[in-house]
Amino acid sequence: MTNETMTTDRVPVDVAVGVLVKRDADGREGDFLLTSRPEGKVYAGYWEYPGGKLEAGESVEQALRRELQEELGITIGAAHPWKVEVMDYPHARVRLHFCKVYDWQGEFEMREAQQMAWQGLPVTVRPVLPGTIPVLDWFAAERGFQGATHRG
Ligand SMILES: Nc1nc2c([nH]c(=O)n2[C@@H]2O[C@H](COP(=O)(O)OP(=O)(O)OP(=O)(O)O)[C@@H](O)[C@H]2O)c(=O)[nH]1
Repeated sequence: MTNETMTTDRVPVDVAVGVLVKRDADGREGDFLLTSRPEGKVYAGYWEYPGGKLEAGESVEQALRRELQEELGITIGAAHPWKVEVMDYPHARVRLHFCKVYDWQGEFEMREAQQMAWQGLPVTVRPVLPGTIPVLDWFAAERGFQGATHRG
């Protein structure tokens, strides 16, 4: 088997990803939350949407609720499925289940010593994780935003 087929044949790991979005009184979407990956993980310091891998028997929404409680100390309301994207990394093949979240309770606590930033387009924090870039493109399409979505 070549390296290439080994890469594409890898079974993807399902990951629940939360895109927390602020809305104004008219329901228009505004800033969204990015968090930096903690020290000791692959891509440490890269900015992403908070989330993590599904555990056995969990739904995407259950995994997201657990991960955001564990990582950020918040309790989310409904998770609205938005997009699904498969990404191939050298370390893993992941199927990212992006969900928009508009309601949450509790104070944000960075339980893994990560950083958080509310961002609009263009995103000003850097570097962003490769898997984050398509999400910025989806936001740009939804919002009619033109130009670079993030800094290189
Ligand atoms: N959380 C998150 N993970 C993402 C995003 N985009 C993306 O490609 N990923 C990838 O999805 C995987 C998520 O794994 P993770 O390491 O964050 O999850 P976890 O907390 O369950 O990890 P653990 O195994 O250390 O407990 C990583 O390979 C990460 O690179 C994103 O926006 N958010």
